[in-house]
Amino acid sequence: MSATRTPARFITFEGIDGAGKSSQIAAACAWLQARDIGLEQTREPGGTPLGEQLRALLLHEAMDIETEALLMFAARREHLAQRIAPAMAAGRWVVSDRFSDATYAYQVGGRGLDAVKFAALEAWVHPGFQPDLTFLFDLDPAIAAARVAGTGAAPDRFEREQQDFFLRVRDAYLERAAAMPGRFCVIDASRTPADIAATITATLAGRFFA
Ligand SMILES: Nc1ncnc2c1ncn2[C@@H]1O[C@H](COP(=O)(O)OP(=O)(O)OP(=O)(O)O)[C@@H](O)[C@H]1O
Ligand SMILES: Cc1cn([C@H]2C[C@H](O)[C@@H](COP(=O)(O)O)O2)c(=O)[nH]c1=O
Repeated sequence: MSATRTPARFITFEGIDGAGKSSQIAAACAWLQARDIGLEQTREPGGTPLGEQLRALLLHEAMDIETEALLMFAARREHLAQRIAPAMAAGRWVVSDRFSDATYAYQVGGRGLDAVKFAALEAWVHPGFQPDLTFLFDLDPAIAAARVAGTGAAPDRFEREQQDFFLRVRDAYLERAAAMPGRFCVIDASRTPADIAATITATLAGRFFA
């Protein structure tokens, strides 16, 4: 079947910092583009000029937990309005490095934001809209921290968090995946990059191009 007849899809990549999702996104996008689909690769927080300005604040400025959650959703609203919705309306697929599952994992799980407030923001900002497929890179935080340290880059405000924070974030991600098993593909991110890439392409092929 021609991939151009497949409706536009929204695919997200999630996981704790250092789990390896960014390394896999380019390869997944290249694989999808070889199926002759129009595609946009983007990220959160970010993806628009305003969203990138909010990202700089979020990653580097200390702030109240609820301010942090509200700014994540403000950036997301802009991302949806300016980028995701127009692309999908034009038939283009969108692949995003993170979306609202990250707010559930980091702000609710990691920071202790009230889950009811998260649900209200999610229902306000994207009512009835969720990714078609989410790859969750699941990894022991100790291994992820070693990977982040190995990059040699200066850690941002989230990457400087301790292991117990990332244990809570990981648990929240797994809880969300268990609640929506049809949407999530949980990946054992301790495997080799080649093995992970093979799982991703097999999942994309089975889900959208069978
Ligand atoms: N499967 C893997 N095995 C070993 N090392 C890996 C693997 N995947 C990625 N790495 C390495 O781990 C580091 C972090 O990878 P990457 O930037 O892809 O993670 P990330 O999940 O996108 O993190 P962040 O959310 O902080 O950007 C990089 O140095 C990368 O080369
Ligand atoms: C969307 C979103 C992101 N975060 C955190 C998670 C990461 O630590 C950074 C983004 O950095 P990345 O290297 O590009 O993954 O932001 C968050 O806490 N809540 C969110 O909703």
